[in-house]
Amino acid sequence: MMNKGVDVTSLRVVRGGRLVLDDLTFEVAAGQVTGLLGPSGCGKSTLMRAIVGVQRITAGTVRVFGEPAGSASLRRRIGYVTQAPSVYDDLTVAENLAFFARVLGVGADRVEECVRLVDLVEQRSQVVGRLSGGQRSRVSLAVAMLGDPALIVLDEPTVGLDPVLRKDLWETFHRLAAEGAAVFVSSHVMDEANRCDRLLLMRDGRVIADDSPAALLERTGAADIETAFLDIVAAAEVDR
Ligand SMILES: Nc1ncnc2c1ncn2[C@@H]1O[C@H](COP(=O)(O)OP(=O)(O)OP(=O)(O)O)[C@@H](O)[C@H]1O
Repeated sequence: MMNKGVDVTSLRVVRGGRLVLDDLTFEVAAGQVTGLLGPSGCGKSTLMRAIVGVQRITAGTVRVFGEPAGSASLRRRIGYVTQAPSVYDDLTVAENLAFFARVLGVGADRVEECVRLVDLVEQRSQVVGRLSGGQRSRVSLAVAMLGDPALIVLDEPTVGLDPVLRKDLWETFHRLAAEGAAVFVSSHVMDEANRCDRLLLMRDGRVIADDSPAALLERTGAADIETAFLDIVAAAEVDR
């Protein structure tokens, strides 16, 4: 049986009077990297907010490891990285991590582990404000990893990164999944789809496909995920 990390049933979210998530039902498994792909504005960030428990939901349920999303008991078990870097520019890499480690009540040894995890050992004493965009993103990722989370939610973590760094980060996500974490990553870059074990394709607040990349390609007969996505969108329009 699939080991469930996240279980979403009939989720609807209205923001500013507009239906942003429309009747979503899916699961995110532990031990896998699940990609959330879809065009800008389709509702990816809103869905991630609902999973980490910071989004008011209109209807349906979101459970994480069997608990309602947002439960206090889940706080330490979830690592969430938003699109905006949430670290202090005037502190060094190590000082940032030490600060958040104190907030979480985790030890100094974990700080060093997380610095190594995101490959910032050489930069550990540099002020974050003087790092590159990609290095700064990795500091946020390291902060999210401090509590050794069982669910890692990453909102477009590879935006603005060069191809080498992107590859490194995806390898990190797979290493974390291999250690048992449920890794949920959003992207609007379709060529990142092949790096996921499973894909949720979203459009206009709906999940239009939920499958492995290989199964999606086989089902549509498309040569790449972008074409498969367009085929699925076209088929959904015909069904309407
Ligand atoms: N605070 C808000 N009030 C009202 N509508 C909002 C609010 N925040 C987002 N929306 C709307 O909800 C929809 C989904 O936004 P969301 O940020 O979830 O999309 P996204 O897929 O993450 O986009 P992107 O890839 O550009 O980050 C958009 O149409 C957006 O305009």
